[in-house]
Amino acid sequence: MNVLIIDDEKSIRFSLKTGIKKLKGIQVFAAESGEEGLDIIMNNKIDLAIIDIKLPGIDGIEVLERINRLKMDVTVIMITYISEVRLAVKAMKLGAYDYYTKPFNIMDVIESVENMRKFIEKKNRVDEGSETRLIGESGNISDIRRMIGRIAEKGMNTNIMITGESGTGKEVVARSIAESLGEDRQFVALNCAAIPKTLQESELFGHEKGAFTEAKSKKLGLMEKSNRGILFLDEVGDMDMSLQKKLLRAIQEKKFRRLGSTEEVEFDAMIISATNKDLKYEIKNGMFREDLYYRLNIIPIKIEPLRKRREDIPLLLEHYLQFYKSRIDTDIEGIDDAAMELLVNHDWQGNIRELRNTVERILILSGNDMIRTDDLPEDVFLKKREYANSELKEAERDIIVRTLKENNFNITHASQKLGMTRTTLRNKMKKYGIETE
Ligand SMILES: Nc1ncnc2c1ncn2[C@@H]1O[C@H](COP(=O)(O)OP(=O)(O)OP(=O)(O)O)[C@@H](O)[C@H]1O
Repeated sequence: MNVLIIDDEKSIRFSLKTGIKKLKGIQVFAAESGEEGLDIIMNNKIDLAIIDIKLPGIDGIEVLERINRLKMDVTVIMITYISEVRLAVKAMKLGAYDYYTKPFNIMDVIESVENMRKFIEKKNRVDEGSETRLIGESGNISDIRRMIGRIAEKGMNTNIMITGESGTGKEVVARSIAESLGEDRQFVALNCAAIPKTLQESELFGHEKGAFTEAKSKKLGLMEKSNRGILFLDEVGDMDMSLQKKLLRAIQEKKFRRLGSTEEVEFDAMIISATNKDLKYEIKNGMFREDLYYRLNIIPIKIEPLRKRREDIPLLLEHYLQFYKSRIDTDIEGIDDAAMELLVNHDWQGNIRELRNTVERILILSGNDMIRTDDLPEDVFLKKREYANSELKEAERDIIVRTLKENNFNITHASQKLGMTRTTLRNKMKKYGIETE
């Protein structure tokens, strides 16, 4: 398992790195800024990232948002001061798994990383197999489904632009369109946010041997590979401006040249682009070409955030419950009414990605036979809590008492579930006056 620590405080990086390295089979990477951390994430298979919320340059929340956008499967734990707990809660809503408050006990962190390893190993096994089915019966999803049907019926070779917040299912919609058009259509995807701007051009257009220093051999670009198929430009708002110009020309002229080549290659593909940016705003700010926007946006598809189509929430919960039940050894059969009410009323800022992660996490961690309110991530679902120090303590006490009860006051089991050492748990029990029964 690969762990990345992003913290600008050298002493924290050092103590975490030294501590975690002691665990067998774990490789530790460290970065002092968000930018450096993201670079490591893009070039290595990072399983767990421990990220300080306050960082110079882009902060921890933004790093998490970018990890989401890049669709990197990284489990994230935030580090925060008690005074910044509100930010930690925001991070949890964006899909962070947990947070540590400073100052923390390094032994607790190491033990929790060991527990995380088990969680991640299970999760990696579970995540095999992708899902493209578009779930939902809301007006918005039904309209989208109808539109996909019409596109398939006419076999249209038009360009489609899908917009919606992060995690709303833009890629799912793109793949559904591709599926509805039949299997003989190639589906080729470029995630513009995942590829450095300098490499986007050769990814898209391909190159001849020797076109630039690193071009050791000829390479076909994604445009060529998608010919007569579908080119999916994910996060198109992150495309380099000069590349936008080249792409526009290729679309208009239906041909292009590989880098370093004089030969013209035909280009005839449906382009589906997706973005969570407001491209009209980007156009106003000179970050996106208006002419390209109109070329790509022939058929606009807008996916509403989940909080605006709450009727889809129970369907999605049921879908992911069944999806994970077939992959995880769990006793959970359903969701009780109180938990369902909280889940339906939650604002799901991370949209379906957050919902899916929440279900997966509960099924891995819960020993209940139904999903109950106490299975839901505390900080996300317990409303109106003031994160003042005293209330945080009260919440911690509640969690400890509940976990102890669930584990028949077995200190070893309860401490494992809580992700803390037995000694820490005993100390906390003493501090809060919790008696063993
Ligand atoms: N309608 C849906 N039915 C079933 N699963 C969905 C649906 N929409 C999204 N998902 C699931 O939610 C997760 C996020 O979806 P997807 O990657 O398509 O979102 P996105 O809008 O492209 O996000 P981003 O902007 O961050 O790239 C995926 O795991 C996907 O399978």
